[in-house]
Amino acid sequence: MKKYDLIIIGSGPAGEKAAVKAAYYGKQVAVVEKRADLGGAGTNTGTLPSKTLKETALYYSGLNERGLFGVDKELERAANVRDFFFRKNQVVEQQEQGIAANFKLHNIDTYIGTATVKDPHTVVIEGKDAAEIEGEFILVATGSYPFQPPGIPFDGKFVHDSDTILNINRIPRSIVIVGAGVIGCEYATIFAVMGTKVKLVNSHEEILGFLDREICRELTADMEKIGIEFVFGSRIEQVEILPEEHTSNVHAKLTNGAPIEADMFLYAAGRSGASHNLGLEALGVEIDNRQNIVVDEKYSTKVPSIYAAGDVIGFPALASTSMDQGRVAVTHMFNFWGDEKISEQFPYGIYTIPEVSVYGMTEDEAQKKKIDYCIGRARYRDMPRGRIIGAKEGLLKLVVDRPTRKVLGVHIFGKIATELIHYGMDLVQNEDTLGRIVSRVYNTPTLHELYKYAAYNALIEGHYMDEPTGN
Ligand SMILES: Cc1cc2nc3c(=O)[nH]c(=O)nc-3n(C[C@H](O)[C@H](O)[C@H](O)COP(=O)(O)OP(=O)(O)OC[C@H]3O[C@@H](n4cnc5c(N)ncnc54)[C@H](O)[C@@H]3O)c2cc1C
Ligand SMILES: NC(=O)c1ccc[n+]([C@@H]2O[C@H](COP(=O)([O-])OP(=O)(O)OC[C@H]3O[C@@H](n4cnc5c(N)ncnc54)[C@H](O)[C@@H]3O)[C@@H](O)[C@H]2O)c1
Repeated sequence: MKKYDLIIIGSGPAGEKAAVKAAYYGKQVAVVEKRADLGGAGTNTGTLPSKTLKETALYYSGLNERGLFGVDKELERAANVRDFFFRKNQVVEQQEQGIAANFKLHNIDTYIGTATVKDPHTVVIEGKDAAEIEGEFILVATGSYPFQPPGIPFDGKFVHDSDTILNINRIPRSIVIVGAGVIGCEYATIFAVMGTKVKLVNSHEEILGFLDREICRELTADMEKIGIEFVFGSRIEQVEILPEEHTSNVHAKLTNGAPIEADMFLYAAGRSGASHNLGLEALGVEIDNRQNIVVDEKYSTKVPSIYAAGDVIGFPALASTSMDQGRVAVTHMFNFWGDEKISEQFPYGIYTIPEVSVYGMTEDEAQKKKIDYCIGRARYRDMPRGRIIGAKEGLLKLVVDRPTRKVLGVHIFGKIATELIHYGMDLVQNEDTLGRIVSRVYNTPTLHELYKYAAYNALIEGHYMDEPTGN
């Protein structure tokens, strides 16, 4: 039986980064992946495909150019479904090749097949590269899968989850999306700018409950502007695929009693941890009622040789945090230097059109915690760079601790928000003050000037002009 220092089950962001880190430090590593392609949801069905489709949708809709020149290019560029998926397929393939090359470079053995854990050190692989292998440690990085409630006839043709939506063979005329979480909102904006009539059904009265409410309102209003219709406070009760003679393909009934019909249906209301059928519970690994593996702060399970990282351990279930969890798990297994824990706060990047990105305290949290705060705002349209790129919408908002003038939170809605946030993240982490932000010279014209003008605005809003000292 072949022996390894570490066997990793799953080649998504958590598995890949853990494998490479362990191998980099000289450990013998094997990665088992049940799909023919490496990369997990991060590469194949989640992060990269949806982000590439967003760029494709922007290109074909001509939305960027519309803001720039007031010209509607939509008709000139009418896309078919092959065009829609062309870039996505290219990017996914390049990423898969990149991961395979990374594994090869680090002498990591890859087994294609489905893994089960036979005992605390043995993994059985069934499928193409069937084998039984032994490891000092096992890292379970099996990710998550779309939650499919009973009673919804998922057929991968008219009724989809976030995996099968990537296999559609035509762009729908209309779509009902259930769940205004990150997946639902991202796909709603992608389809809406591609010209699909979108209805977004959400059980709560608002979208993306963790966002600063003001940012949430701006995003909601903008989504309405591109034609998305919201149905709040309602759930899907029944979904039926209609016979061919109907003009719509899917009929759904809502808990509020209203019937809706559409060409396609996308259910995007949560994901579950892929912890089943691995044989873990029989070995004493604890699994919670949401199918997430329970781990300690070192990512170790109750079985000392078995660790778990990424979506399979639940919140926050992001590619960004999964990668770092994988690295941290490996650090603890082998007592490597550095990466002892992932940072407690992390940014959220929501790739709607336009994007949203946030870091740190929201205004609502500041109120709840009874913090003496003030707000600084700067709008894209008021910045020279914002005017140049034709950004009509967009807001950067700072939440500031009034007595100390330190930035507590940064909330951005607008173009490249997911890039701009990292400077704000540094401001919060370094406990930077308004005085220090305005004293820096920034390139002009840039969107980074939003920070400077939001800080000036906070100085006014916080009535600091009456208190000239401080920084
Ligand atoms: C539509 C969508 C968009 C997203 N967008 C973003 C984003 O913009 N930013 C972000 O940070 N996150 C995003 N995410 C979340 C991100 O994709 C996940 O958090 C991330 O992929 C989790 O990584 P992972 O390694 O834990 O698991 P995964 O990427 O799910 O990989 C797990 C791998 O394990 C394999 N596997 C499972 N069971 C077995 C077994 N028994 N044997 C062998 N192999 C097995 C699977 O085939 C899979 O390849 C998005 C998710 C979705 C669905
Ligand atoms: N940009 C990103 O970082 C990104 C993008 C996509 C996905 N993800 C990851 O994927 C995870 C799953 O995303 P998600 O959007 O599927 O789930 P989610 O949990 O974020 O949101 C689900 C939404 O569906 C609603 N809902 C639940 N059941 C419903 C029902 N029966 N009828 C109507 N509405 C219902 C909820 O109120 C909620 O708003 C996220 O938590 C995130 O970790 C991240």
